[in-house]
Order: sequence, then structure tokens, then C-alpha cells
Amino acid sequence: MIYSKRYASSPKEVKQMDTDTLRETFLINDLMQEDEISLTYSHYDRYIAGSAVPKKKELKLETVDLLKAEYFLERRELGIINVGAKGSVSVDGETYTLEHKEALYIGCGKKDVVFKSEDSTSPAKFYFNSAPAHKELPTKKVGMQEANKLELGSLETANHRTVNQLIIGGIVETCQLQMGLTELKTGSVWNTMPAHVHDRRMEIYFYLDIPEEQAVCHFMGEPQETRHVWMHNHQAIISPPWSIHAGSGTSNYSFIWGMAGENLDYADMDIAKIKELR
Ligand SMILES: O=C(O)C(=O)C[C@H](O)C(=O)CO
Ligand SMILES: [Zn+2]
Repeated sequence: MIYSKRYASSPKEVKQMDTDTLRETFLINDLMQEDEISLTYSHYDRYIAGSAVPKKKELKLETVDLLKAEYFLERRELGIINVGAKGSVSVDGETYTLEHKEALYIGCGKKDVVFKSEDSTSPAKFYFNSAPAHKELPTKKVGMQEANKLELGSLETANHRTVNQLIIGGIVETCQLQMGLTELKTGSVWNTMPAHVHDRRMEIYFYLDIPEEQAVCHFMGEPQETRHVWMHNHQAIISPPWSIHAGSGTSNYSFIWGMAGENLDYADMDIAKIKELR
């Protein structure tokens, strides 16, 4: 298992950071390694982002010492989205097949979570997020057809996109986790514009579908004190609750957003006016 921990930083601290420090503190660039589970534990809302790519062998989600738990989901819930080829997740012996871009929610209390690929020449690539949970809730699979879809932006402002809300109230009951997958239309490059903050929830963006040789410039920081981090395919970035999180690509792309914190209200955002960004 590849495992790391990230501390929380204050706006004052982030203001002083150079490129390397900013990347070490917020960028997650060890995801999607074959036959490995990678985990990053953030002190923001004790959120975990990780991946599992079972190529030659099945991968079991084991607990880590930091959790001081008998098993990974003893006090946590888990959301998984498959960004690779067909695979399955077995949850205490029950198997859920996940096609490309299908999601699975697993409530706390499940002891045995095992990731498998259908075909080792074309493995499944599972991206997952986990947050502390206070009660057991049913496991549920959600396909892209079941997603709650928001059509946002326009081609004129280069931000026409579909926000597919997958693990969200009304579709799946969770304790504090929300996850979804946003896809930008051809010709649109800006996600989450106008940008926002939500002091009540932290968030992590995981970028995917970025073509080879292209990249996304992710913007973070307080709305009047922004910084940027260049992102490549299958990298993720932690957004503190006080930070904007938005990006512009050199082509269109997709990203998975996941968040947790004080509430489960997706629409609870404080918009940062474009003209007031600095
Ligand atoms: O493109 C968007 O807009 C998003 O996908 C926004 C995220 O869902 C988000 O930041 C939710 O807080
Ligand atoms: Zn957000």
C-alpha cells in the first residue's frame, strides 16, 4: 500500500508557499499504480482519497495504523468511481460490477472490501474517497444514467459542462460524503466558473480524460489571493474549505469531485465574482 498524510494549512501559510511547497501540500500524484492501493489521508475533515488498480491480483482495502481501527470502514464510509475498464468490488462477499464511470457507495461497518478487474490486460481503475461516518447505511451502486445531471455554463464562456451528481442526497443516503463526475464539452475548458468556496466542506478534485500532452491549470487559494497548480491526467488536488477550486485546461477533460464536512447541501456555496478574483 502507498500511503501518505497531509496536514491542514492556513490561508496565511499558503500565501507564502512556492511551487514545490504548494504541490507537496495539496497535489496527490501517486494514484493509479498497477496492483497497488494508494491512500492519502487529509487532516481537512479527515478525508481520504485513494485508488486501486487490480491488474495481476485482487486488492483488499486494508486499514492503516493512523485510523487505529480494526478494519478500514469501522468508522468510515466509502465512495468509489471506476475510471478504467470493467471491474468489480466485493463487499462482505456480495459482488458489485462497475463499468467505466459507474459508482458504488459503501456504508460504514463493512469489513471486507476487495477490488477486482474483469480482464487483466485492461484493468479497472478505481478512484475512491472516504470520510468518517456515524451510522451504517446500505451499499448502493449508481450508474451514469441514474445520476442527477446539471447542465451548466456555455460554449461562449468556454465552460459548458455536465455535472453528474452520483453519490448525493436523493440518490444515495450518506453520512457526509458527496461525489460526482463533471464532463466538459468539446471546446469548453473552464470548470467551476464562477468559482466558489464552501467553508463548511473541504473538497478534492481528481482530473481524468485529459488527453496526452495536454494539462489543466488548477486555481486555488482565497478568492483575492489565488495560486495555480498544473495538473496531469489522474492527479488529484486537495481544496481547503476556504479555498476556491476551479481549473482551465488546454483541452476539454473530466474530473471527479468529492467532499465532506458540515452539511450535505451541494448548493451551499459562496460564489466568488469573476471580476473580483485576484
Ligand atoms: O464544474 C463544476 O461546477 C463542478 O463540478 C463543481 C463541483 O461539483 C464543486 O465544486 C462542488 O462543490
Ligand atoms: Zn466546490
